[in-house]
Amino acid sequence: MSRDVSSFGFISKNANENDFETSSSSAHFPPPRTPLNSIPDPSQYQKESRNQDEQDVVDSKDKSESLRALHKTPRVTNRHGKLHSESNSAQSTPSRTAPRFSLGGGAGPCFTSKVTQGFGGRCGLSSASSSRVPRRVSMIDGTNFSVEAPHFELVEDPSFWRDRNVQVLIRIRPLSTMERVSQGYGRCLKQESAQTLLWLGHAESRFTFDHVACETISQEKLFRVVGVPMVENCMSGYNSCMFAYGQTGSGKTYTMMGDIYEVESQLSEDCGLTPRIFEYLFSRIRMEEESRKDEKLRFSCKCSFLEIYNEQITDLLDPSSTNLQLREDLKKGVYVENLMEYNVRNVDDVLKLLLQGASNRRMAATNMNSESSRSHSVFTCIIESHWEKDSMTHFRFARQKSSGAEGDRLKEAANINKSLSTLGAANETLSTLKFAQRAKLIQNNAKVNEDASGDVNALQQQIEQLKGQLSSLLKHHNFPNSPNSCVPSYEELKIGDYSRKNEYTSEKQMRRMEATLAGSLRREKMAETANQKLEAEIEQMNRLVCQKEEDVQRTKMMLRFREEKIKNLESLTTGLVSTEEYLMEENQALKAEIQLLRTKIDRNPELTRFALENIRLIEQLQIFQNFYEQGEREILLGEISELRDELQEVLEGKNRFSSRYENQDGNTVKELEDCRNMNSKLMREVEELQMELSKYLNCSHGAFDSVGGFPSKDHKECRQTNKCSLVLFPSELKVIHTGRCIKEKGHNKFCVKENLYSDVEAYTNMNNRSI
Ligand SMILES: Nc1ncnc2c1ncn2[C@@H]1O[C@H](COP(=O)(O)OP(=O)(O)OP(=O)(O)O)[C@@H](O)[C@H]1O
Repeated sequence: MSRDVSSFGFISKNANENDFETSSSSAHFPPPRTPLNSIPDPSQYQKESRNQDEQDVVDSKDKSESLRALHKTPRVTNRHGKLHSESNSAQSTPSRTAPRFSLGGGAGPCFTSKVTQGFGGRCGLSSASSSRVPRRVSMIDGTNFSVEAPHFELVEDPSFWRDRNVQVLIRIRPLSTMERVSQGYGRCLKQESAQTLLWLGHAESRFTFDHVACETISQEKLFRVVGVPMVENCMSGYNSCMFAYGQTGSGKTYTMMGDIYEVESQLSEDCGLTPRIFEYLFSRIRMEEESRKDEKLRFSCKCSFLEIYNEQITDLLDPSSTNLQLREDLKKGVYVENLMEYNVRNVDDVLKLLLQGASNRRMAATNMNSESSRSHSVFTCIIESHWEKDSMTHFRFARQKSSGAEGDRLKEAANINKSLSTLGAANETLSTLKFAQRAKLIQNNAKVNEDASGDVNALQQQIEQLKGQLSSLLKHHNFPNSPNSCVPSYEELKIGDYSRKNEYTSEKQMRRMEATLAGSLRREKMAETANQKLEAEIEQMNRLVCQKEEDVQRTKMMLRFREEKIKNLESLTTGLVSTEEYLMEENQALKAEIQLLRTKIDRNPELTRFALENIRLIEQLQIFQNFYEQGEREILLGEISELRDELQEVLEGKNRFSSRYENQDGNTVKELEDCRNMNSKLMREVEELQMELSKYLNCSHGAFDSVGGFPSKDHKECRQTNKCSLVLFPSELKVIHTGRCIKEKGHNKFCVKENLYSDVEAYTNMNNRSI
């Protein structure tokens, strides 16, 4: 039986040559025959019904003639995938002149996913009504030899990527000429539908995936099924990752890259997903920019290309840059330090980078595929867009990754991959399929990367505009400068000139209004900052949740390792494997387990939780500092006293007015009514300011209470002594010292001056009294 399985999403292939005896000695080409390992060969089912003439043609050719013909066979796959040549042996691929490189890494599965960091995706597509097409497509090669392969159409679904699970697509590659020549038509897989596969080994296993792309699915069709939705996903600001996995020679490079040369400014029909994705991406970008000209929408794309080899990261676009380090940043997430990023404006730029990276890539030949590579490579494109709407600048970005896992999962995936490759033995395809199933367990929390930080600018602009309006109002109206001009004089009222009533507003009142307005804008800005902080906190919490989920996944992996161990032990006791084999496998499994445990320690969610608490504490201290040191308190108090004066003036004016003219006509009564309204409005404003103050006061205590459950006893104690507020910090947290810091009873005690509280309280009381 020969290799015939590859996957996009996952790329894998069948058991290797060692598993099944080859038929290189056969006199006739190609001699379909029952495989020696007793696995039923689906092609045999078709053999009976095969046209006798066709058989005759086959039988009449001798092997050497066929081989000669095959070496000349041009690739005839058409863009729509109706016909496929069987030109897929490494030796007979005439169109591939570019240096080969696998975007998919060594061996293993590939995922298509919607990501926040790393993986993600959807799981729903498997239920889509992929047609069970009973059609059979002829596979014709240059020797006129044909064999039928069942064809199952893939269904294009625009909602691909939109779910939380990793989306898995298995691609089965056609048998290569060499495989047919040497091994016949035996396959170890039987595809049952567009989602189901039967592994025909001992014992038969059935697998269901989101998609199973049969051998006759074209590059173009694959692109429409997975590439187009990926681009759309990125355009909406979601991160997306496509990860090709499979054993060597299973078709990862073919799927991800294919023939990456352009012919007359057109991509080759045989080109793989990556060039097609970028071609489509740039056309979408042009379209979007054109249709949203009025919002000044602009996109920018930058690409990087790295390789992981022997657990070391090298920049493929700057190969002198080796052993790069993975870092984690609260804002950026996980990233590779000092990795070069290049701006790209069209598909040509991308192809140049791909070729440059490819030529720098380490190649390691294996017995199976002389051109195969054993390293993992990750090509990343960061797409940023910004536009203006409602005088705010929006900034959106997404990462598009071709193959490989992202960030610290990258390490994890590499280790999983490593552990998979160590399983060795005869069942690589089975292992790959199992790995693909495990990948489905990964859950994501996808979100749009958007930043509307332009809000502050917009508010500042608004303030400037309002100020301008105010000053022009002041200029165009000749307001009287009397101190009590907010209250109309009797003479003025008597004249009955109500049109002048508005002009009673003095410049002073205008200034007050301006101050009040500035105050509310300032408070609004503060509320917005608080909002942003909360959002950041939510984001951090989400990160924590993700870490916990990852932790659970790792625990599940551990359980699987244990299950494998039990199976191995059973095989040992029943004599199915030798002690030596058992020990070797056990050794490898233990290594993988150790790696997993290390990751578990490195990515301990508890550590993150402490770090987050620490950051929160620092922020709260910052609020205190601002309040004390940057004059926030003074500003608030100033506003209160302004308002109090204003109120005082209004009240005085009102009293004068009512005592002198209490028996006057209805106009006076109305005016009094106006004064009352103004009065209550001002009182409301004062109340608001008081609330604002008490919020600050509550915040000063409550904030600390909320951090890590500090003992309320100490807190109470501090309130009683009215000297200082004592806050206990867990000793492992770093304490930021502000104010006076004392050591007591073996704890670090942090002291915040309580003056603020008493000062503000005094002012508030005073204010209440004056009102
Ligand atoms: N779907 C397919 N249709 C036709 N030919 C294919 C297909 N998939 C793979 N091939 C051919 O199979 C051979 C091996 O594929 P490829 O080089 O892509 O494997 P790979 O998984 O990248 O291997 P490695 O990991 O060793 O780099 C190539 O000659 C390729 O042209």
